[in-house]
Amino acid sequence: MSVSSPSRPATAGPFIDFESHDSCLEIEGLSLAYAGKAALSELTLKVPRHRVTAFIGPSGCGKSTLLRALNRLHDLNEEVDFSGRILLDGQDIHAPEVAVSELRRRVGMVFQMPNPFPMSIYDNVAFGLRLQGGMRKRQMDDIVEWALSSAALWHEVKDRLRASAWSLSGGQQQRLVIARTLAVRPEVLLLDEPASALDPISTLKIEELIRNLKTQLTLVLVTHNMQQAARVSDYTAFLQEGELVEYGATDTLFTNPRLARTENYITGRMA
Ligand SMILES: Nc1ncnc2c1ncn2[C@@H]1O[C@H](COP(=O)(O)OP(=O)(O)OP(=O)(O)O)[C@@H](O)[C@H]1O
Repeated sequence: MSVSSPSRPATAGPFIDFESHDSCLEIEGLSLAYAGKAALSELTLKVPRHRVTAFIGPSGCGKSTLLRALNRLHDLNEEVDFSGRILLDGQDIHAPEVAVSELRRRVGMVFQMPNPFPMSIYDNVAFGLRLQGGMRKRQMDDIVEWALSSAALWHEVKDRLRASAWSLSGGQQQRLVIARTLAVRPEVLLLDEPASALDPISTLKIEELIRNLKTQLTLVLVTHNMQQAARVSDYTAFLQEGELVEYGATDTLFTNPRLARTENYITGRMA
């Protein structure tokens, strides 16, 4: 396949046929700048429900900035200016009636470094439930078991729920953080390089978990690892210098990209 193939257009819009898809998140004309320096430019894309969507692209292209925007993590940064809209189930996440705490319950986020709280395994998972209040011990026990099972960790920890979360391995800690996020029943799970600090076996467990979780919720994954994007995602968005270059079904984007820029990136011709 030639990079300079004349059949490739120079630019493209976002390109999934959504008629057959129900979208969970809609990003419309999103631009974002840090202290006047553009990080995202006029991004428009829809994130399909109950699918895994990966954001890929070179370092600094804006993947994490975009992910953080989806649960308003930029709110407290006074240097951030943005325009455009992000809709969750059709509602603007910046609308005055939207409480940030409720948005972050509905849109959970897991970061690169596992960050369990300095408390027991059980208490980590129960943390958000206790904040919500009004739950009986028995019901909480059931949800903790369900969340740990959903995160593929229950069988490894069921006999030591009172042990410190920090006694777990890095991979187990990351699955615990996912369980903690799942316990409050989010609709969307944002994952920012969730396996990049883990060993290969733990990485495979996280990838299997991601694939399994899409029956329960919508997942958005930022990854530097293109093989990982190809293994776990249904759709892939390729970003470059804050722009959405190409977006489509993962199989197609990796085997038959529409644009030479995408092909250069996925074939390693451009770092
Ligand atoms: N808090 C911040 N303040 C100022 N500039 C920032 C901030 N966070 C990110 N940037 C800048 O915004 C641009 C996009 O960064 P971002 O972290 O979103 O990219 P990325 O694609 O996730 O990169 P990487 O793959 O290296 O994590 C970069 O130029 C970065 O330096």
